[in-house]
Amino acid sequence: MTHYDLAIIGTGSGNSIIDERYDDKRVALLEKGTFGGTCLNVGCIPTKMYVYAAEVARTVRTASKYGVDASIDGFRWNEIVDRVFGRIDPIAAGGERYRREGCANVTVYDGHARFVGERTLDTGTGETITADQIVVAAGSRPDIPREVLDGGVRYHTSDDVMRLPKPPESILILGTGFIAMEFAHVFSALGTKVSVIARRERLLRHLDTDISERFTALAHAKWDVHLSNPARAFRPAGDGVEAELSDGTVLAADALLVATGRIPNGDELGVGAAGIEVDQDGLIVVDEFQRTTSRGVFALGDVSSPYQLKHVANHEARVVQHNLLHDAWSGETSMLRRSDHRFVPSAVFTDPQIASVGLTEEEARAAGYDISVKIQDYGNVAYGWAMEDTEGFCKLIADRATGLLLGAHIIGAQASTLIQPLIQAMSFGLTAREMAEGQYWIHPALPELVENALLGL
Ligand SMILES: Cc1cc2nc3c(=O)[nH]c(=O)nc-3n(C[C@H](O)[C@H](O)[C@H](O)COP(=O)(O)OP(=O)(O)OC[C@H]3O[C@@H](n4cnc5c(N)ncnc54)[C@H](O)[C@@H]3O)c2cc1C
Ligand SMILES: NC(=O)c1ccc[n+]([C@@H]2O[C@H](COP(=O)([O-])OP(=O)(O)OC[C@H]3O[C@@H](n4cnc5c(N)ncnc54)[C@H](O)[C@@H]3O)[C@@H](O)[C@H]2O)c1
Repeated sequence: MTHYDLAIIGTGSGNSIIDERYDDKRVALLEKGTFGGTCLNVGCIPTKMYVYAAEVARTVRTASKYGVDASIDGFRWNEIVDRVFGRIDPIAAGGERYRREGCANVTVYDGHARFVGERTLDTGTGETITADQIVVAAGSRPDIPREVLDGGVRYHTSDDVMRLPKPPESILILGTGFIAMEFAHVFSALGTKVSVIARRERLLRHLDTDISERFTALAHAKWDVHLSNPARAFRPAGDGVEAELSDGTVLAADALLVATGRIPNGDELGVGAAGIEVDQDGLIVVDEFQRTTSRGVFALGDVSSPYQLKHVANHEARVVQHNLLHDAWSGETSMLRRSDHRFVPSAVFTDPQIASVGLTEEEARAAGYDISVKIQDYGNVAYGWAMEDTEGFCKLIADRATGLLLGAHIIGAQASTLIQPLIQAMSFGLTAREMAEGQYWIHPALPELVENALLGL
């Protein structure tokens, strides 16, 4: 049985751990799927490349409000697909080649890895290995609801919908979270009729209620949205699919996209054999140093994180990368790094874009804070006038006792960029007043939205 200093399950964020500090260590890298993981191959990066194409189409469609007449002559789907995967696929292949041929200390196993004992792995290739330390960075996979499976229909997930041979004329989207709302934007902007099936009364319900309500109203105006109307059955219909909703409505479309959450992959890893604890949500339990309950085993990213975000997985990978080199189970923790999950931001790249960090108003009130809240419309700052924006706003929530920001939520153009100084202020403990008054804000740039929201607080 081959013994390694380190074994890493998963080549998404896990692959980034191996740098020159590991040159003198024997490393096993285990991957059952495409090298590079979700973000690169089927997640953040390809989706945002499609979103960019969608933004261009949207800009053309809305040009007339600025006195510019323009129209879309057509979409070259194959070229859109090729632009995305012509860039991504070579990166994945190059990364794999580098690990296999360019790193003498790394052995790549391409099989489904599973624990068969403490720090012992069946690699899924016919070989069992042991390692002093193991990192579980095995990610998550789409969760498919029972009613879809029972219906025996052909369905897509984010794993394959971007590589369809041609765009569907119509698509049913089941789910109302990140993936559903990003693809609703992409497909509708590229000319597909989009129907969204929602179990509850609002889309993107995890967000602050004001943001979620505004987004739901805007979505209603441009997509076929069915709120508070869960699907009770699916069935094949010709080359497409039919969904029967709870109120009896029947929706038919060429394709079905299922975007109802992702399950952490810990259940497929035989973690029990290694004494690795998993919580009620299926997440591998880790402490602030990313250590699991099994000596020598760390976990990071979607397999152990409730956030399921790439910047969180990257942060945790850097923590693990450091702690692997510092005898993390010695009982002495002063040399170890801790993960910082205080202010985890996120953005939904839909239309309009949405970004948020910290507490929603509801969460802040429930936590007992005495809060100050300010909503600043894009339409009331100079650049917002230039954009003729009537939709977007920035909502800030601060603690009256300390003047510190508790939450920031933006819906509108460039929200994912505009929020960054607010993340910085929260991370470094700047009060809203210091942030507003202690620096220049370029006039008449869009960040005046944030400045005015802060002054309003
Ligand atoms: C459509 C989509 C869009 C997204 N967009 C964004 C975004 O814009 N911003 C953002 O922050 N996040 C986004 N995410 C989330 C982000 O992609 C994930 O949080 C992140 O990629 C998780 O990284 P990871 O390293 O934990 O897992 P992964 O990158 O999924 O890596 C896990 C790897 O482990 C392998 N593996 C699993 N089990 C085994 C096993 N038993 N044996 C061997 N190998 C195994 C898998 O094949 C995979 O390659 C998106 C996700 C999706 C699906
Ligand atoms: N921009 C980004 O950062 C980005 C983009 C895409 C994905 N992601 C990550 O990937 C994760 C997974 O994305 P997701 O959109 O699949 O999950 P999600 O948790 O964001 O949303 C899942 C949605 O499906 C709904 N749902 C669950 N079961 C259902 C059912 N049976 N019928 C109808 N609706 C049902 C839920 O109510 C929820 O609205 C996200 O949590 C996110 O962290 C991030």
